[in-house]
Amino acid sequence: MQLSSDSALGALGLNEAVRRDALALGRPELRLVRVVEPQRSQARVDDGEQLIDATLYSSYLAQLKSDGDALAVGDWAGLDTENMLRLHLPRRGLISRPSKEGGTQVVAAHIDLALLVMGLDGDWAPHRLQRYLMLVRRGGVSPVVVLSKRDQCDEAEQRQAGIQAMVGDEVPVHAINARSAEAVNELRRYAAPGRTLVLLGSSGVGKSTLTNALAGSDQLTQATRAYDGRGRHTTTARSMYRLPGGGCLIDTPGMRGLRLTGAETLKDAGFDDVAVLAQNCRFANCRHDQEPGCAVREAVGAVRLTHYHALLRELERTRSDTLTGQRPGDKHAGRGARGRSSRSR
Ligand SMILES: Nc1nc2c(ncn2[C@@H]2O[C@H](COP(=O)(O)OP(=O)(O)OP(=O)(O)O)[C@@H](O)[C@H]2O)c(=O)[nH]1
Ligand SMILES: [Zn+2]
Repeated sequence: MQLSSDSALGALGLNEAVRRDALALGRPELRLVRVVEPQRSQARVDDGEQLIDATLYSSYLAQLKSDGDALAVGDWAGLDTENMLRLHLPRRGLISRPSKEGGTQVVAAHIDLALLVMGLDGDWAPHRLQRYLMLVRRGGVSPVVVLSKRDQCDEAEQRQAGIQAMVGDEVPVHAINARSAEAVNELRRYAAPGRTLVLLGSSGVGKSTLTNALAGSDQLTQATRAYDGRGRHTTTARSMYRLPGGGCLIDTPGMRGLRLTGAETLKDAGFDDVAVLAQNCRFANCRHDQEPGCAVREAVGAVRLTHYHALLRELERTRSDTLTGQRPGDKHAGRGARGRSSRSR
């Protein structure tokens, strides 16, 4: 494949692994591009120098359809000289979720780091945050927790400490006011050439505000206008923005009713230590509940253990729903989502 200059593609988030995949493919007639706005049979792509409106080649489109797959924002793809997309590269760092048809829908591809945004206001739901953690870890993406609306909460520090205890020390937790300059300075450190960030969180938590601040507002209005010519975003629109420090940021619509697939594990949620500790419980089938001689209850804090049990129940329920053909999590779909179509940005 042909690659435009390293610095141009680095600014788009190209990393060494993808570069190697592209070169290993051969196909000198194709140019490496990144998908910015996918649609059914068309996509807006970036080659590092300009945005191009491309069409999916018919046999490639047919292949995607028969695989129950689709091009996703963040995909690296091969563009021919007629501006036809012929293929996409193997995906690394995936954000995906169960689709209505029972398969998996890729929300964003080639993601290095996910900023999981939760509001310290009415959006507060640590349990939901754990679902997001599992979802991103499952896809091989590193999580960072961002607690927004710090200015709207009197006990921000205690809550931040509680979340830090819940997620463990490897996951950074920030409490910020997304509308302040200081927030941007705190989060800017995660941007780097060759790196792709994604913002995930419910509607209204401040994802657009952060995107705006990190990427610069000019880009936002431009991209919005570019999308359908009337400056309007549809509910399925997802967008990719370049960051001033290099790399790029993907802003996804609030993932309404985020569901588990049942394939997630407690390890994905950062509970690896429980399995290790459990080897020292007196009973081999200890549920770490009321049993005497429970090594887990002894070592794991009460709050974190409550989260552990809640998550375990949800995973079990999801797996049995999946087996009985119910859509997982129907009864427990995400709350508080607003429509995205009415937004203006
Ligand atoms: N006070 C305060 N307001 C905030 C903060 N973050 C966001 N807001 C406000 O909350 C509202 C919603 O913010 P958005 O950035 O549009 O939220 P979003 O996550 O992009 O929402 P969707 O696009 O619907 O997914 C806006 O009026 C923001 O100005 C914050 O940290 N503090
Ligand atoms: Zn136990």
